[in-house]
Amino acid sequence: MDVIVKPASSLKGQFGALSSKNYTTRYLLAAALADGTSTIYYPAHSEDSDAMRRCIKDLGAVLEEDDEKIVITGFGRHPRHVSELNVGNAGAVLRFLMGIASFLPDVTFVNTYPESLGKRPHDDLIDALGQLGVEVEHQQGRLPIQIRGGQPKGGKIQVSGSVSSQYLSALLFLTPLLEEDSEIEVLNDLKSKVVIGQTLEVLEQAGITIQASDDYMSFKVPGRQSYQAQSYTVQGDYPGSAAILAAAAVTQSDVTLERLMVNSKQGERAIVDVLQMMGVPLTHEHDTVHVQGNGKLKAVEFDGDAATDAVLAMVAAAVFAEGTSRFYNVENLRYKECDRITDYLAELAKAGAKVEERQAEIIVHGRPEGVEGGVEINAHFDHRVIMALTVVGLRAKQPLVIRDAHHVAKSYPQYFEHLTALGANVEWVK
Ligand SMILES: O=C(O)C1=C[C@@H](OP(=O)(O)O)[C@@H](O)[C@H](O)C1
Ligand SMILES: C=C(OP(=O)(O)O)C(=O)O
Repeated sequence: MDVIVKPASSLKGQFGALSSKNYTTRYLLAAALADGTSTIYYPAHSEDSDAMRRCIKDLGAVLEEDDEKIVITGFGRHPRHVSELNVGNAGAVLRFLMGIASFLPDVTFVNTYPESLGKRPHDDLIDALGQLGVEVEHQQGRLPIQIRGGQPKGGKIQVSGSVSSQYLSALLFLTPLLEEDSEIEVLNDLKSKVVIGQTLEVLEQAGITIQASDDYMSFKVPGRQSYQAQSYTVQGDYPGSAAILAAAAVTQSDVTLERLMVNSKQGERAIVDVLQMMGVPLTHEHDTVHVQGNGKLKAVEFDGDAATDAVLAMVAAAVFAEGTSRFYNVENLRYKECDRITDYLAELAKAGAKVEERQAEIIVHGRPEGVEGGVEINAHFDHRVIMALTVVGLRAKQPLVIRDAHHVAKSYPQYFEHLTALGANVEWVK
């Protein structure tokens, strides 16, 4: 399905942010790894969170869900011996479950998105699992991946963090359940470091003890621990909301988003600070962000690694800023649903934006006068490209057609509905 995004004169309205994808996938997994019955209030509903629901069910968790909550009886350290798991296009779900698959004798993660997740590398996690004696067959580090686990014992593990933090998160979920204590050392750099804070927060809530160094480069994990059954409440999602806030920033607007925790551990909460640095009139109080956009923005320089999943939305806002913006330290955007530097900038340029790429940087020469639009955008299977190009379309002179925009459902199925409720003119076409 394609979407036509027409220029918007103004956006106005108020609603609650969608529920966090990253917390939902983590709470679902922590609940599945507990022996008793956990309750998760306000879980996210999206393709990625549904992928985690589906897989933990396949692995033996029992799920009961109503409008408000999901009640999960876990399988503890004894997942059912399945032969196949399908994570859809969800990178985090795949990596976290590759860790848990260490308990299974023989399971294959299938390749259902060869053009997206099928291209993403998992070598560093495969290598770390190998150190635990887990056998992994793979296609040059990519899906399909077959894991022959058994009884990994724990011990010393080294993992590179230079491509993704998800490999480390996978080990942090797995190692507390092993027979022996583990010591995890992160090699090279650790990208998306702030996300590890979310993993540790959830593990602590689940009653797991982990000793982490201040820089998150080394961890001591006692073995033989159990996940406690708990009651969890999912907070609002900053990465998805970043696109709504960027849309409000580039238009005349009066937009209020609730459920965005002021003291959240989500790095993408930096969207609020970055828009403020760009001169966008907004307030953030009592977990509510209120934007009164006037369409005027100034350029910004920002270390994008602090807010990985909001960078594309920030870049979309910078397209209309006065001056040249620079988003640096973002190389790992190349290993996402698409290459979020080369592929994303190609689509922005098509729409009329003036952008340049470096290996680890995005440079935007702002065009406060607006961009031409009037072209077809390739979504590259990437929900965040779709959301960001929509922001650009709202201030283009001619409509943008975003092909295969249904992939927005990976994280934010109601995105276009929410924008329409704010007064945007978007139309689905087959
Ligand atoms: O752990 C997680 O839930 C995620 C970690 C980040 O990935 P990287 O660590 O690969 O940057 C983020 O981009 C992704 O959307 C979700
Ligand atoms: C990159 C993302 O997710 P994942 O890595 O889990 O596929 C994302 O949500 O932007």
